[in-house]
Amino acid sequence: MEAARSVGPLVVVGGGIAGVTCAEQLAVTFPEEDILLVTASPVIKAVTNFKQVSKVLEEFDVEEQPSTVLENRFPNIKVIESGVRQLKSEEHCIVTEDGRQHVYKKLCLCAGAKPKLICEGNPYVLGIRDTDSAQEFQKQLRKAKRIMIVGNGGIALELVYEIEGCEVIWAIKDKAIGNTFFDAGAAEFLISKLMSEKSEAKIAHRRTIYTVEGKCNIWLVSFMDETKRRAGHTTVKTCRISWVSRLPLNLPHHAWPFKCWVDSAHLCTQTLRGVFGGISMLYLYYDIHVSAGTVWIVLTNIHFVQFSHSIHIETKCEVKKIYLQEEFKIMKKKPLTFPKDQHKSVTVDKEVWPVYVELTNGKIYGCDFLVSATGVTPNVHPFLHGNNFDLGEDGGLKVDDQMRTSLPDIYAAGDICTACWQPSPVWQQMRLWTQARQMGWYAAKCMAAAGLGQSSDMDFSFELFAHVTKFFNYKVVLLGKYNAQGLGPDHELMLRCTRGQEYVKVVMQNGRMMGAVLIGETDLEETFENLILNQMDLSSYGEDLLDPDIDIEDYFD
Ligand SMILES: Cc1cc2nc3c(=O)[nH]c(=O)nc-3n(C[C@H](O)[C@H](O)[C@H](O)COP(=O)(O)OP(=O)(O)OC[C@H]3O[C@@H](n4cnc5c(N)ncnc54)[C@H](O)[C@@H]3O)c2cc1C
Ligand SMILES: NC(=O)C1=CN([C@@H]2O[C@H](COP(=O)(O)OP(=O)(O)OC[C@H]3O[C@@H](n4cnc5c(N)ncnc54)[C@H](OP(=O)(O)O)[C@@H]3O)[C@@H](O)[C@H]2O)C=CC1
Repeated sequence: MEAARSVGPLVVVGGGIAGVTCAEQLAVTFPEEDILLVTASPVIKAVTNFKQVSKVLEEFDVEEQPSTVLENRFPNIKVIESGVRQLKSEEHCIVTEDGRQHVYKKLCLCAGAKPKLICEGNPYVLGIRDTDSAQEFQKQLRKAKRIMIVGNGGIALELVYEIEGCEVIWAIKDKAIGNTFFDAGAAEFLISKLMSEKSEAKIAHRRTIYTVEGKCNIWLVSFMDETKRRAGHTTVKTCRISWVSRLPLNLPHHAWPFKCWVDSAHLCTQTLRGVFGGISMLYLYYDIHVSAGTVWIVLTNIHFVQFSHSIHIETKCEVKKIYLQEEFKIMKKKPLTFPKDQHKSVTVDKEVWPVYVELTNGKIYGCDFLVSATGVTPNVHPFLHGNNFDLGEDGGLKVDDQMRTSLPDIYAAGDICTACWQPSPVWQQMRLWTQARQMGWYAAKCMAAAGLGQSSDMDFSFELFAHVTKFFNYKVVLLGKYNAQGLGPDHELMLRCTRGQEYVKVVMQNGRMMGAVLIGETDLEETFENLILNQMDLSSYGEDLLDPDIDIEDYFD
């Protein structure tokens, strides 16, 4: 059936940053038209606190909101909370999970991407993508004593820094951390921060993390009156470690401790950090709030589970095999298939773990679960199945400089698409919030122009790759070809680094600045952005460019 291309509303699929920005922009451009936003999730993602930091650099927060907030702000946007089950591109319509068909005049696909897991379908391998998966991860983490993180990009960098109270084995393919954002120099700068805060293998003997396990026999030492004490039972409301000692403190002479069984739920979330080298028993004193009032001192002689390292990094390896506990027990009984040297990390580990991971470097680690932070893959299946889209090498919908896919009247933006136009020499696609916003906005502009039979000039934001974020609590700014991507061997690097404070790297080619990595409060982003954009010949400035005693901004005014 031939489609009636001038009828039907403008339809956007996906309630993420790209889809919402696109719908908003369409709603503003066409206030008289209905804009349909069809999304599989019950909330939409909105850009808030938007700040244009410089010409191209932008900062904003991403907030999940009920779709009604968007509909209230833009009365001509109607949100349909139902996933698209099928696209019938020849008929210019989509079919949603609720069975309804929606005809479109023009369609913009912004269905994002999904985690590319190292092992699909394994319940012990988690990916983090959205609120639901993040909540599932947090739920599992609360119970976990050791997890493994696989991958070396943005998610892994964030997780290893944020996770507390749980041992982390971080398995990376590369020699240095954070390969998608950093070179080895920047990684070195960052790792000292990570290790100083998290304790590494080297200092693990000095700094140890303990966690309380199981039921604990807690002796309440109180000054409650005799009658209450004789009653001998009480309900513990909250319980916090307030004091730690290697030896029992002298208890008040008249104290008459009574037993109170606190189940592990009260304690399992408590993690104790400190320098307690070489001992196996500590005395913990708790502030306990009980139903009968506040008991102010408590001695426990509890058992500890000792975490010897909070973070351990395994470099240059990948996951070879994942064994469930039962499979692992069987395998362990076959020593011939399990060489002795490979046994090492397991035999010293007395714990029984739900899952065991064999790495390609031969080591095997038991853990509670794995996080596969191994990138994303554009979300083109299964709902686009049966349509003949041209796909990019990374599996995304190919889009041209007008954000058009290979099928008529269908546009795409954000993580789902692969930019296939001739890019500026200092821009590359990365699946980030900023690019999702910029693409969503630009796609709407292109859809509007196409309606008038025109084309749009490429938006300025695609002139220069610019990303500002935070890793390990440092501000991180990446500009242009920050890792000399695709520049060939004739580029040079200039570095300036003050340990614990800042790391500045610029990438130069033929005297021109092509990219930069700025970690810390360097205040250089605007100047460097200009230098990359205007491609000024900087040969005569040599290393003065990074001289901290020269005010670089004045230099180029
Ligand atoms: C854990 C994590 C942390 C991140 N942190 C950062 C960060 O700090 N900074 C940064 O720049 N980037 C970050 N990113 C990347 C960033 O989230 C993405 O690049 C960005 O969200 C992509 O936006 P999008 O709109 O293209 O897709 P998404 O935000 O994924 O939205 C896709 C939308 O499409 C909907 N959808 C999917 N399938 C269908 C269907 N069949 N029918 C209807 N609707 C559908 C979904 O429900 C969703 O609403 C992070 C990513 C992850 C996973
Ligand atoms: N603050 C920020 O800016 C953040 C941005 N993000 C973005 O969210 C998206 C998802 O993040 P993330 O999942 O970390 O993806 P990334 O693409 O950032 O990183 C994926 C990492 O996993 C590695 N990898 C891929 N396959 C395997 C494998 N089989 N075994 C071991 N390692 C593997 C990759 O190595 P290789 O590169 O060699 O393939 C890479 O180091 C990305 O677009 C990311 O940029 C996420 C969090 C924070």
